[in-house]
Amino acid sequence: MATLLSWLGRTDLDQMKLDKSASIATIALKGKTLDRIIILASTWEDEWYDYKERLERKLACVGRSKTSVTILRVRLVSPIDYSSITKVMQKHLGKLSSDSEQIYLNLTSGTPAMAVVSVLLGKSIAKCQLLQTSPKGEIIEVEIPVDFATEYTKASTSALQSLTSDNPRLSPAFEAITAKSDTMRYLVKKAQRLALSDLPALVLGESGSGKEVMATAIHNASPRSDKTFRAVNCGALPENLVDSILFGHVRGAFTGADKDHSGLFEQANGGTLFLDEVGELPLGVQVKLLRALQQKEITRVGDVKSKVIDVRIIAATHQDLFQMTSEGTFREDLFYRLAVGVIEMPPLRSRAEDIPELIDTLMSDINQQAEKHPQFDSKKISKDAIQFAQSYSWPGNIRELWNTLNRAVLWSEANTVLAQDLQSSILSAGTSQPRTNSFSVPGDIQQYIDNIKKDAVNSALGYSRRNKSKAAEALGLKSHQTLSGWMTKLGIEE
Ligand SMILES: Nc1ncnc2c1ncn2[C@@H]1O[C@H](COP(=O)(O)OP(=O)(O)OP(=O)(O)O)[C@@H](O)[C@H]1O
Repeated sequence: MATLLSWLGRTDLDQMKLDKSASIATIALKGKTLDRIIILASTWEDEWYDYKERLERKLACVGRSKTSVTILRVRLVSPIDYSSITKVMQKHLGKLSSDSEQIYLNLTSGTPAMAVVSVLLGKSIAKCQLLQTSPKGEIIEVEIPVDFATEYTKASTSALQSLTSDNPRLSPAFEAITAKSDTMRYLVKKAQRLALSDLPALVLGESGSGKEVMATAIHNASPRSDKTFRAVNCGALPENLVDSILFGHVRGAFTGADKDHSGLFEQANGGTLFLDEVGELPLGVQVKLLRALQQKEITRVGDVKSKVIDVRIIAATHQDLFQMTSEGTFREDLFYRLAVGVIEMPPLRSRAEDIPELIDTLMSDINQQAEKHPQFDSKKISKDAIQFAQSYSWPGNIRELWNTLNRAVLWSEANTVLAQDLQSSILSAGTSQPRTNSFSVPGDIQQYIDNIKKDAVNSALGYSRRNKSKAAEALGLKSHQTLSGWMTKLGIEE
């Protein structure tokens, strides 16, 4: 008896509805004749019946009506939960091993976690052949020239060596990340392992917690480090151009498209594409992104041909993607594609141990920049300022710390930044004003705020010798354009 065992993939269902063959149907119709097809599925139950019926009809059309098709409901903690996937597969492979002469295992349908477990379990069964299909409908017999038992022994020996040594070998790429606290040390080790795996990565964390820095380190520590790293903030993409920016366009695709243009996927081919604020992508673009990840192909806007691409995706967000999938604003299938290796950046307030070293690094950067300005002396920071920084909650995380230090260095009159300099440089509501029983502002509140803004902008422009980018940075503004907007409103000459 020849059996095909496969997970059910979203693409299998979608393509079947279009009367096309995705992976399972390709193997069933074009591969060796099968006695039975067993499909494991945990979601999309309302679509199973239709899928099975259509597949049986197609089998009959090619003279394979004897092939039986069964869709088995299985329970998983989630489609990326290795433990429950392994249990389900062990159970079914165990049964099939006793009554099949040949087992085919499909690696293309389902999540990457399902493929990984299939490889690990399938490799140990002699009569099991691993299969995958290409977007062009080819069936590929997968050979993995590795003896896992030998490799495991080698790997565990080196892992043991690295665990027992005081300084486990870490890629220099992670030196940019301050990791004194246990939480960060563990996270960096996890990130290093993820970097080597080439799997998609999802970096979660509050704004300013260092997600982009981590994504860059993962790329630099990965086998793709010598290839392109492209980063894009999905939240800043104009909705009508998202498609074109990500996937490119051909000349004439829309008004203003006067020449062919490659998108970020093509530009990052062979390397890594960092999708910052991925939760901001419109649903229509999410579908295209999912297709690009599943089929490893993209189509430029207005083109009829698709292009094969090899891009590692690292996505990041400060949003709760789980919540968004349940609200229907983020596609669940895309979430599971992206969330293969998840790294959660802790907020700065939960790693006070790292703050002294971080301040050290940031102060060196600030002093180095200030060296270029002859009237500016290099500054130190006092112990009580560091203690204050360790006790403050930093809602804007490392970015807020950086901006606050910049302001404190700018305003402090002495050569050492004191706790009160730091405290009065924090812009968050309610922290810089001492609490008193009565409170009043001189005159009109708006005028009062504008005067404070005007003072700050003028001082920053003076300090930066009217370099607007530098002044904006010192003020903690997003860009020099934001500063220009402020200057116009406040009546400050350019
Ligand atoms: N370990 C670090 N050492 C020094 N600076 C850091 C470190 N991590 C982050 N930073 C700095 O903090 C700022 C914020 O970092 P980053 O842009 O990576 O955060 P983010 O989480 O991606 O923010 P957002 O969600 O707003 O995009 C940057 O200026 C970055 O250079």
